[in-house]
Amino acid sequence: MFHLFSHCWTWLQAVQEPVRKVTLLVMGLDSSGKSSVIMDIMRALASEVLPAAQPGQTRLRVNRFEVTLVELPGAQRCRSAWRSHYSAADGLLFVLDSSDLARMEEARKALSRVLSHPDVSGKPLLLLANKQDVAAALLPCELIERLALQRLVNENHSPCRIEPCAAVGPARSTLQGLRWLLRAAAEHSLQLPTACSPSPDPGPGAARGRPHARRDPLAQREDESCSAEKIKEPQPTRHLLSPNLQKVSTNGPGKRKKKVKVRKKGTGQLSPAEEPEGEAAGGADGRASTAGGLLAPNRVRQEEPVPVGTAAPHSAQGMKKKKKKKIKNKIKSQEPVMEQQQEEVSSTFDLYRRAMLALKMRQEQRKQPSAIAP
Ligand SMILES: Nc1nc2c(ncn2[C@@H]2O[C@H](COP(=O)(O)OP(=O)(O)OP(=O)(O)O)[C@@H](O)[C@H]2O)c(=O)[nH]1
Ligand SMILES: [Mg+2]
Repeated sequence: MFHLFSHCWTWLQAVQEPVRKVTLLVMGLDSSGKSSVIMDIMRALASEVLPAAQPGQTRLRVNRFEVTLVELPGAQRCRSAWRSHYSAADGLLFVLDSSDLARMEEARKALSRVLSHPDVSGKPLLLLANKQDVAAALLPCELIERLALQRLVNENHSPCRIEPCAAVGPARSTLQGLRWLLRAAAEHSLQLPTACSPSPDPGPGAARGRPHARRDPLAQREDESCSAEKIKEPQPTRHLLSPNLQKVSTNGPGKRKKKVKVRKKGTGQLSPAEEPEGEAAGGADGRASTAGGLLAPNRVRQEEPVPVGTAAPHSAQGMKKKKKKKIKNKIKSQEPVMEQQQEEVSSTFDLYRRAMLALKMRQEQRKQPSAIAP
């Protein structure tokens, strides 16, 4: 019943949420499959395709997002023009030809240049490991190593997810990645203009890239269903490799353990007392189910605020006092039991004593008449 209500509530929130405009750049080396990936998405979401505003752009409705995909030409001579699009972008979709081993280094350099640009820093990146249908294609875990992706995203603080796909096949994993990218973009910039209000006044504290104050209910719902595992180092055996989710997601209702920091006595250093629990990974088809992944930039660890006017709960003195109190309570609670037991014992003895006395008196009474009688 509770679940039903909570689902209804989430659904209501999602319905009331305004449509958000999101601009995603589709980039990658030439012939990596950018146009093919876009075509694949359009095929899968045929009913959601909107009339394009400009040539080279694709507009779609995906859940509560109005998405504009901007394909940037991948040829070497065109790449310098990419940077003029960065500031308008909410997220990046980098298409990689996973089967083209000869150009892997070129792809790494291109990606590195993109991520190190200040206008890109912190914006989410979906890396589509395309052409997985080709036998020689590298798996995402291999690509992470080849592209030194963990280091790249950590240096540039960009939440990153790698999704294996084949633009010639079903678009399931591509769409899954796209939905993640939209959620991440919404989280990164909660002041995305809505479809109804093209130029809203951001107001104080609403600048792009600021920490997010509100949670997209849609994102929360999807986080609960399709979940992401949070680990720090890439572990190829796991489906999801390492999301940043300090930024991208917030705690689900009672699902994730809170990270608790303990101040080491004397040193003033913080040490994690409890790591957040990993979540099950969302599956994808074919190779995707074994290899898709998320990468995280450095997490910003925050100390749990101690409420003003309350004593520190972890202090040693506090613990001792608590222990003492507990023992006292224990003793207190045992006393009446003891008394009761003693009372029971003494009453039993009393009865026994009385019975003995009665017996004695009877014996004496019997003796007396015999003594009187001759
Ligand atoms: N086998 C296979 N071929 C693919 C896949 N995706 C794209 N291709 C092929 O790769 C070639 C290039 O694809 P495009 O989509 O034109 O590549 P692009 O990245 O848009 O290239 P530019 O626009 O020139 O930068 C085409 O021949 C596609 O058919 C895939 O998943 N598997
Ligand atoms: Mg193209």
